[in-house]
Amino acid sequence: MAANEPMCESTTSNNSDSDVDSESLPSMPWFGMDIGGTLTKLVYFEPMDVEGEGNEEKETLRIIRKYLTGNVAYGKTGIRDVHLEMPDQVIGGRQGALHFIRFPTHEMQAFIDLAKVKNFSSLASAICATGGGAFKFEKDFQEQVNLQLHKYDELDCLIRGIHFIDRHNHSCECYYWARAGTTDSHLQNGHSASAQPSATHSDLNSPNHSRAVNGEATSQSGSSGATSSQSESNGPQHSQDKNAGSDTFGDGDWYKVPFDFRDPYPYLVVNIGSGVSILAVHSPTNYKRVSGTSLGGGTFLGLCCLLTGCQTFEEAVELASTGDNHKVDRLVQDIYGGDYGRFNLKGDLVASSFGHMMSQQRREEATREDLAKATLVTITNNIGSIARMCAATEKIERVVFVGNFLRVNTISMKLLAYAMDYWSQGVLKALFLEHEGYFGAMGCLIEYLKLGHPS
Ligand SMILES: Nc1ncnc2c1ncn2[C@@H]1O[C@H](COP(=O)(O)OP(=O)(O)OP(=O)(O)O)[C@@H](O)[C@H]1O
Ligand SMILES: CC(C)(CO)[C@@H](O)C(=O)NCCC(=O)O
Repeated sequence: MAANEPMCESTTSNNSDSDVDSESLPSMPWFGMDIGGTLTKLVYFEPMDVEGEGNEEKETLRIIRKYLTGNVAYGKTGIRDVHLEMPDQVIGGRQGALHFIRFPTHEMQAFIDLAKVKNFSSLASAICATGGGAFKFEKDFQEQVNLQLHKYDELDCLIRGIHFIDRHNHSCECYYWARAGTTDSHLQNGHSASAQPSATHSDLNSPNHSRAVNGEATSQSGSSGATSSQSESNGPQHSQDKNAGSDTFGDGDWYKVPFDFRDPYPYLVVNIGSGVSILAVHSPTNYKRVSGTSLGGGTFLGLCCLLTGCQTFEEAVELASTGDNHKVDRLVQDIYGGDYGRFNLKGDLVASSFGHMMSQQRREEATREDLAKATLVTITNNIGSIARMCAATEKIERVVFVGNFLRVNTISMKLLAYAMDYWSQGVLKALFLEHEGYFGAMGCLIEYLKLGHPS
């Protein structure tokens, strides 16, 4: 780490959470559950201070603990993201570790069956949940396992979870992507101007006109800019190794730089799940949902499955990592024969996403990889474009991208980083968080503990 880069320290002394009253805690087990449109996320607090209690730990509790922490996979589709585990936490005076688990929401019936088998309702009469599924599945939990769902708002939970995890993560939670050879790598908190991306880059669209964050410029019609590279090697091979220092994207090595998120306000959160919600956050308790789009992670996966026959998100990203979207998208130069000089639209800007696909010959030539890449670039750039407009409207410079769409998806992160920086002339800063899709579940757990004895 360079000398001028920040050390990220957890800011809560002893890593305890002051919001949680240790006098009135609900009984274990402590879960936070975010039942999203595509994925259900579970955060589980494993108590590490039960040794002293010896046999007092209930048998059922022990079984649940052993099952969750002794496995990394559950059934066919449940996964514990071991690389995200947060050890050595103190919450409400209890010492333990936070575990992060996910499974597809369409497997909810299997989860309910498991809760039945593990005799969950003998421990608690309620569990807390957020996300749309907290409402959708409420009756199923009640009727089938006699468990009441305590429901919390997904966006309240998201914000609370972001701040909790950022404060409690011993390593740095927040980071941005920088490219070698730019002055960008030393930026902190987005207050200084950053490097201009190369205007001659052949793979990343980089027209010279700008859309400054606090003042619209130009007649540009809304593209986010980057078209992405054919030569990047930033595919899903980093699934468990998101800290892998540098990989190539276009003409430079990109690497992750820690960002001090202790005083982030105001900032924008772009939560890319099945759909996308965009929030402007002014303080831990003052935020509003400023926009959203239905063209999100679910759209990428759905379209990719349709176009390539792939079966999973991982496969879709893998395909995209070796594809070339220029075989699918129509560029300005395909229409103008070069730049559209009057408005400074460079020739290698995407003029029309999927525009080549009206030609039968082009359709026959496009590979599954090209189609996956074009789908990823289309969805990512559209989200980037909407995020920039929101940032301009809200006069906000820091844009934090979260949600599981970014899982094992460094292509999109770098596209967003590039587009935010370039199109705002270095004013906007794209930030990312290690726990990507788990903030809602984390916030839900904290809300639950704050309530004391809810059941
Ligand atoms: N293993 C996976 N299976 C399915 N989708 C995945 C997977 N990993 C990443 N994704 C991506 O993450 C998206 C879901 O993200 P996330 O879990 O944040 O949202 P969600 O809570 O399910 O959706 P919403 O908030 O809109 O209800 C998917 O649409 C897909 O693009
Ligand atoms: C419906 C939610 C909030 C569920 O998380 C999310 O998928 C979303 O924000 N979708 C986009 C809806 C829209 O603003 O068009």
